[in-house]
Amino acid sequence: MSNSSIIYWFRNDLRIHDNPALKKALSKGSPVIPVFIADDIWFESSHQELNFPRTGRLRKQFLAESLADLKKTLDEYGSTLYIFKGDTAAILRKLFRNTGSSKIVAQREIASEETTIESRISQNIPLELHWGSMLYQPDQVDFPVEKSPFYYTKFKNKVLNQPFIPLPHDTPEESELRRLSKMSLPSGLTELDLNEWMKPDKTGVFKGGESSALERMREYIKSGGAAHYADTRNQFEGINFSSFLAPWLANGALSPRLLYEHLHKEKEKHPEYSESFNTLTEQLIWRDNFRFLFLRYGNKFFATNGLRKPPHAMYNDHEAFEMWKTGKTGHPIIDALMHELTKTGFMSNRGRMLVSFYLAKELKVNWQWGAAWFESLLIDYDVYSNYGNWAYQSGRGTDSRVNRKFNLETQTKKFDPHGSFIQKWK
Ligand SMILES: Cc1cc2nc3c(=O)[nH]c(=O)nc-3n(C[C@H](O)[C@H](O)[C@H](O)COP(=O)(O)OP(=O)(O)OC[C@H]3O[C@@H](n4cnc5c(N)ncnc54)[C@H](O)[C@@H]3O)c2cc1C
Repeated sequence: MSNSSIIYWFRNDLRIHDNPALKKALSKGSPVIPVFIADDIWFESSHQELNFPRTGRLRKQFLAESLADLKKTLDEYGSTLYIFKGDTAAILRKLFRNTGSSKIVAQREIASEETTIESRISQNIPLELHWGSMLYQPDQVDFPVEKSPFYYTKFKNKVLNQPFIPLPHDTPEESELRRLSKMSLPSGLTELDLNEWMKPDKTGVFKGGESSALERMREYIKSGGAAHYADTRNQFEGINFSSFLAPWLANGALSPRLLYEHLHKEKEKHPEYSESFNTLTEQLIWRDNFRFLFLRYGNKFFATNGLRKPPHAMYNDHEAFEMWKTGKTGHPIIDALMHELTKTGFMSNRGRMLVSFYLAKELKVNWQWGAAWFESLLIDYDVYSNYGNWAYQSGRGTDSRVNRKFNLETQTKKFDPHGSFIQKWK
């Protein structure tokens, strides 16, 4: 046991429950100082040619709520959450020196921006990283990442055949949480005031934070929503047609393994609804699938051609992009969906499939611009799921039918038969 402290760097793991990296940090017997840093790059302009920020207002607010909730929990344990904005590596270096800490511990990430920051830190500071955002972690499965299947169905079959069930087992004990501690702020560093990001005129429907995540998960299962998921998941409207848990899963306020455990238990109680519980679990496997694909293909997900030879050319057509972005295409369903996104920071999965298909395959506009707009607005923005799905829908990812198309009229009749969704968001 050492007396020097450890810095715990919260990233997309804004929770206490089932948090493998936090559990490891706390198990070492040292005082642990919890820190979060909103990196400057998150607030840059999205793309050289696009004039909107990478992190839009609703995303900022959801993040602020998530951090406020975590801070409240940590305060209850006699500690707090130190929240900064700036250059992550530089801030962590300064904190490390000032606190005389022995190491920094954090959750491992995969995309290049995140791993570049990790490399900068680890150049001169011991940085210990642990997997924590997936159901099936790369160090647990019995196949190497480079052999991870390209197509989803093969990946799903492979992970479902693993000789373990991905249950949560990394929640820190009460006594361990008492090791969370405080520090005196070094000069030259200013904490971020979360109130700056909290807007009273919020139109988004979700509140960030672990407490709301757990509440929503229990409520969704209790109300029978999860039991009927297979029948309702393609709808556009309502509060229980899908779980709406993505925003909390994305910033780690909810562990996918905890959700899995709850669904698993419910399935044992109600085997008659197995299809729904299995289908919902499979969505979490999609989520893992994109993370494994990022491990295998890395920056190809950010390249113009994505992972494969593209089915057709695309254009940097500002006018068409603006029409799509602002919901002025003249297609009622596309326009309604885009208005919903701007107002709430959320859109159903079916909706996302339609608008991404329309931008990339009908308007033939640069799919990366669409992904950038989603990045700015979606409160559940997750680099792996966003770029993975955009590549898929634009025929540049892992869809086996790269020329797949949707008929917007048929889709509207099927999923908005009474036109109520279009009416609501027109
Ligand atoms: C173009 C496009 C962009 C997308 N961008 C994102 C994104 O940035 N962040 C994000 O979390 N999801 C993204 N998705 C996936 C999906 O649309 C959302 O996860 C889902 O709509 C969120 O609603 P829910 O929580 O009710 O999902 P549910 O249907 O209840 O599913 C449960 C969970 O499974 C995961 N999931 C579901 N579908 C997918 C999928 N296709 N890919 C990966 N994970 C999935 C999510 O974590 C979700 O919360 C995108 C889909 C498309 C087509």
